[in-house]
Formats: sequence, C-alpha cells, structure tokens
Amino acid sequence: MPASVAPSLFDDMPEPPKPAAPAPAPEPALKPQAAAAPAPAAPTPTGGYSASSIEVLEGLEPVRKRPGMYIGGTDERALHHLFAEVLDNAMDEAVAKHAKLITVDLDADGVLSVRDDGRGIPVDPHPKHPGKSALEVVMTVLHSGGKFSGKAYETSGGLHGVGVSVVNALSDVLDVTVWRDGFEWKQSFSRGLPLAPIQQVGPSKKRGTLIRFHPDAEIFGVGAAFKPARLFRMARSKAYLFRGVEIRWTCAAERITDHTPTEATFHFPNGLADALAERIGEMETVTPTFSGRVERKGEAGAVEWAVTWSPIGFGDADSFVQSYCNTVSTPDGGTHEAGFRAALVKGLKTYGELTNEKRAVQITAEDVIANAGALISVFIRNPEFQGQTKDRLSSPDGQKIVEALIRDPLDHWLTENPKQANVLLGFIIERAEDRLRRRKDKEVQRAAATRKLRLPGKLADCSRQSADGTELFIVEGDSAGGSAKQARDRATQAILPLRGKILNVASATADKLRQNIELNDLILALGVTPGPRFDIEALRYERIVIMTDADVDGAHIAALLITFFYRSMPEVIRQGRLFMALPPLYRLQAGPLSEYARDEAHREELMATVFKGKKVELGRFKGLGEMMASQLKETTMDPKKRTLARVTLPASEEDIEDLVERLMGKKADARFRFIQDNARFAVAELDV
Ligand SMILES: Nc1ncnc2c1ncn2[C@@H]1O[C@H](COP(=O)(O)OP(=O)(O)OP(=O)(O)O)[C@@H](O)[C@H]1O
Ligand SMILES: [Mg+2]
Ligand SMILES: [Mg+2]
Repeated sequence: MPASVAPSLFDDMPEPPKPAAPAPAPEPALKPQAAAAPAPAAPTPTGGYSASSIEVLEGLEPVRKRPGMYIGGTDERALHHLFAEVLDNAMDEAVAKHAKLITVDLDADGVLSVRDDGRGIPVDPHPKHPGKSALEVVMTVLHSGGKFSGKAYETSGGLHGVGVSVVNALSDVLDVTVWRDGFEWKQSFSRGLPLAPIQQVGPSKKRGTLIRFHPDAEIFGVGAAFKPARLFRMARSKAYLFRGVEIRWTCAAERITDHTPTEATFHFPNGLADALAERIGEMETVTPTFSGRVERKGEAGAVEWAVTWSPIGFGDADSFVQSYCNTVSTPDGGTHEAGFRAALVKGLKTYGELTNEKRAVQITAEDVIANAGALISVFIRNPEFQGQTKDRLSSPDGQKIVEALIRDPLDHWLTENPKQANVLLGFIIERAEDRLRRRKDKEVQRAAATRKLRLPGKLADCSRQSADGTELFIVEGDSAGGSAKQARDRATQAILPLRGKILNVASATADKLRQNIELNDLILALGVTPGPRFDIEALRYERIVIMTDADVDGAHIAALLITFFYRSMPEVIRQGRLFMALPPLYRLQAGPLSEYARDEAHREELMATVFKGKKVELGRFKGLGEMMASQLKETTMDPKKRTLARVTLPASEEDIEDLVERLMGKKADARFRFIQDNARFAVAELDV
C-alpha cells in the first residue's frame, strides 16, 4: 500500500483540503470606482456584464473575500493555520539563530499571543511606501517580506510574504509589539487595517516580536475558537524540529476542556529521535530507531530523520511518515519524502547485494514504508510548496538533498550492525513478497471476473437453464469425456472432462491451487467462488457426479476431487450434492444374457445367480473410454438405470482429517499403499 496516512502525531493537521497558490498582488493603479465605465442603457444579451463588472480587490480585501485561497478554508483547520503562520515566522527567526525562546499563550478571551526573542520585525520607514513603517507594510501588503532574497534568512519556512498579513486580514484584533534597537514599538490593527500609525512606546533593552491576535468571527463564524489541545500539539511539534529553540506554552485554565496542561516547556536536544521515541513508547520494533542529522557541507541545507519499523503497525495505522521542510509540516508529503524512500530502498538493496541476499532486488519504496514509522525534516533554500498552507513540498531539491545526505549514514548503520540489518532486510523482503502475492491474488480475481459467465471451453453444458434436475459429470480424460458426451441426456447432463491428475489439494498451497487450470475450469463450470465466500445458491447444477475409471488411478483422482470439494466448498458435500458414478468393472455375457458387475464381489454374486451353470464370457473394462457410449449410458449415466453413490462425511471431523491425511497427505507411499489396499473403494469410505 502506499504508506497509509498516519494520524497526525504532533501537528494535528489532518485531511488537508488543497489550497491554491496565492494570487499575485492586486494592481493598485486600477481602482474599481475609477474604472466605472458607463453601463449600456438597453438590456443586452450579455445582461449588463461589462468592464464595470470586473472588480479589483485592494490591499487585504482579497484575503477576506476569498480566505480559502490563503488558508484553505474557514473551518477549524484553517483557523489553526493562523497560528501556524505566526509560529512559523517566530521559528524562522530561531532557525536563523536569532531567537532562542518562543512563548505561546492563549488567554481567557481566546486571544492568542506568540512572542519570540529574535531581531524584531523592522520598524523603520519603508523606502517604497512613504509614510509607512516596514512593519505596517509587512502586516498590510501581500507579498511583502524579508525572505525572498535569502539574505536575512537562509532556510526559512516563510517564502511568500503572505502569512502574517493574511492573519492580520482575518483577525478582528491584532496587536504587534516589537522590541528593537533600544525601543519598544507598537501598532494595532483590525481586519487588516491599521487603527493608528506605529508608536514608539518607550526605551527597552529587549529584542523580539510579539503578535497578539483574535480570529474574526465574521470569517470563522461566531463561537469559532482556538482549541488548546491542538495549539499545544502544534507548538510541541515545532520544538522537535529545531534543537536550538525552547518553546514555552501557557493557557488560561478556563479555555481548557481536556487534559491539556496550562503550562509546559518544550525543548528537545535529540530532535526527531526524541519525537519518535515518544511516539512509539514501549512498542516492539523490528530494529532500534535509525536516526540522524546531516548538514550540507559549505551550503545551506540539512536533513534530520528518525525511522523504525513495527511488525504490528502504529496504533491505528500500519505506518506513518511525517515530514517537514524548514520546520513547516507537509502532511501531503512531497519530494523530501520521495528522497527518503528512495534512500532506504537503495540502501537496503545495496546491503542485500553485499550479503548475497538475492530476494532484495524486488524491494520497492512501498515495501520499505509499509510498516515504517518515520519523521523527516529537511532544511533547504527557497523551497517550493503547494499553496500558502504548504501541505506538500514540490522542490526537486528536496529529493536530491535527502537522498544524498541519508545515503552514507544508512550504509554505515546497516553494515555496522549486521545482525539487526539482516533482521530488517528479512522483514522488508517479507513485505515485498506479501505485496507480490496480493497483486497475484488481484490478477486472479480480475481474470475470474472477466470470465464471469464464460464457461470453460471443454465443458459440454446441458441446455436446461436452471439448476433443477441437472447434473455435472466430471470425467477423467478426454476419451471418456467423448463417450460421456454421446451417452448423456443433453437437456440435463453436462460433461466436464479433466485431463491428467488434478493437483493434490491437501498439500498444495493456495497459490498453486489457483494456478491449476483443471481446478479453475471446474470452479468456472460450477459457477461458484470457493472458500469463505462460497454460496451454494450459485451452484449451477443440482448434482455433481465424479466419474473416473475403476482403477487405482481413477480412485486417486476421485479422492483428490473429493478432497478438493471438502477443502474448498464442503457445503456441497454437506448438502448431499456430490456423487460418485459407479461404472462397471466387468461385463458378463452368456448368449443373449448380459449383465455388468461393479466389482469382484458383484461379479461372484452374478456368477452364482443369473449365470449359474452357464458358460460366461467375461470382459473387463480397462477404462471408461473403452466403453461404447450406449454401454456407458446404460450402466452409469442414465438416471433410470444407473446407481450413484452419494459422498457423505464421516460423523466426526477428526475422522475426516485422518482419512484425508492418509489419502492426500505428504507421504506418497502411505497414500499409495492405502489406495492399493482399498483399490477403487479408497473413496467409498468417504461415501457409503
Ligand atoms: N517574528 C518575526 N521576526 C522577524 N521578522 C518577522 C517576524 N514575523 C514576520 N517577520 C517579517 O515579516 C515578513 C512577512 O511575514 P509573512 O509571514 O507575511 O511572510 P513570509 O514569512 O515572508 O512568507 P510566508 O507567506 O511564506 O509566511 C517576513 O518575511 C519577515 O521579514
Ligand atoms: Mg511567514
Ligand atoms: Mg506579508
């Protein structure tokens, strides 16, 4: 399977709707009012749709009109995305090594504050926007930011210059405080508009940025509020992604409705390894966790990862892969995940070659991930994401960097611990074999589905449509099949000749069974699905009659068939619909007098009665094929004259198993002896 979607571990960002990329900045020159052209007076076929209908949204208006484009909707997930944007900006300051501490606080009124001790958003007048501070520009102009050039930030989660302005647009209250260059500055906004110009509050030695905001009920609906548990998880997950940061969490007790703590501090010196350890707890894993962190030499960029494998899955998922780029969660994965999978596949295959494990060649990414729990975090320059909510990483670099940087550590990890490497390789190979088996099963099912109602070519079906009163004769060999076709009653009797010995079902694997053409044809003719989905109603005939030669081979084939029915559709036997034909072994003739004998004993009996004192000509049938059609009809097939033996099950399941084992088990010589001893009636024991 494609690794099943893991329940979000730390981020709580499930089922992402896909937001589109943010729109280009509106063109300020074209104001809607200015563009108001005179509307055509008379109604026209275009219904007044003219230049005046084309609006250009100003400033942050597009965000309020179409929030879905920027935050993926207005639901709870979108609401919490506001926090992600503000936290991402603080985290970018930390990753750029300008901030060490981030505090997050949700107050009693539902106002959320995020503060960092970084450089502070610049407050000096912006050269291109006279009369406005850089802070006001950042807060009110889409596509304004310090992360485009890579000068102020190397590997940032922010890249569009959109995030915090969107938060501003969608908040009824938003206050920014900046501590910078010896002063404290403050500016307040509502629904994206400044309430007053930026103010210098007074001197201060502090550094950093504080954003306090409250989501606008006009956008998110009355009563929409941050969920402490969700904020808590998001904050904690951030801390795992950068060891150089400490995140402190506080929350007003009255907002908490579950077990979320009112205070907590997150700092994880072991990063993702800590995160994975917390996630798996005491769970049994195939190998110890493989984790590490590698930075690119001489260039910006790094990869950190932690992965382990669990034979029983992780809670409610078989596997999970959680990925991040520049500390931004990417629930839809992307190139970094692809690179991670590719690295694992190549590493394991190489190790397989090294240790002469030939089966390793069949390993694919799917197998490696099938039972994996993995966390991957990559830091790259100028990442490309899908949309503003950044659910998926699309930079080709993601794959290249991850693959290249993980390769060596993986090779070392494998070769340094051959014991655990072998265990892991064996486990992954099993996944590959499982996958191949499932695929085969599917193909067989598909083939069966397309053949639906198509009957096997060699079946001579009867003409009656309903099952009532019909019989299917399973006949040994084509020549006997030919005689049987001539001898039958076309309306009610169908003939299916089986070639050679069918498979020994008692010892065959399910795979082999499915491959067996003879058995497949039989199943098709019967119109049923063997196994747990068997439905007796689908059986196309009222009776099924096994008709084999009266010799050791014939007995063996009959025994195999009965075992097959018993194993794959016992209901047919339980309902008394499986029969044995009893073709004669001898023909006795004295002048016009002629009789058939089923067996030795029957012959003796006839000799002693009907043919008493007569000179008898005795013929022995070597096989059904030797009989003339008329003889076969008269002795074995004609419902008015023939005798059928109904196959029944011995009373106890144990007895059946014992018999099946003796007849069909792996010990060929035991079977052979048993059949020889019992000749054709090896089968009649099951019968009565
Ligand atoms: N906490 C902060 N500390 C310092 N600068 C900040 C902070 N928050 C925002 N900024 C500045 O404001 C700019 C705009 O932020 P915004 O979130 O709108 O866009 P971005 O982070 O550049 O990109 P994205 O739209 O991808 O988030 C940032 O590029 C950065 O220069
Ligand atoms: Mg941002
Ligand atoms: Mg901006």
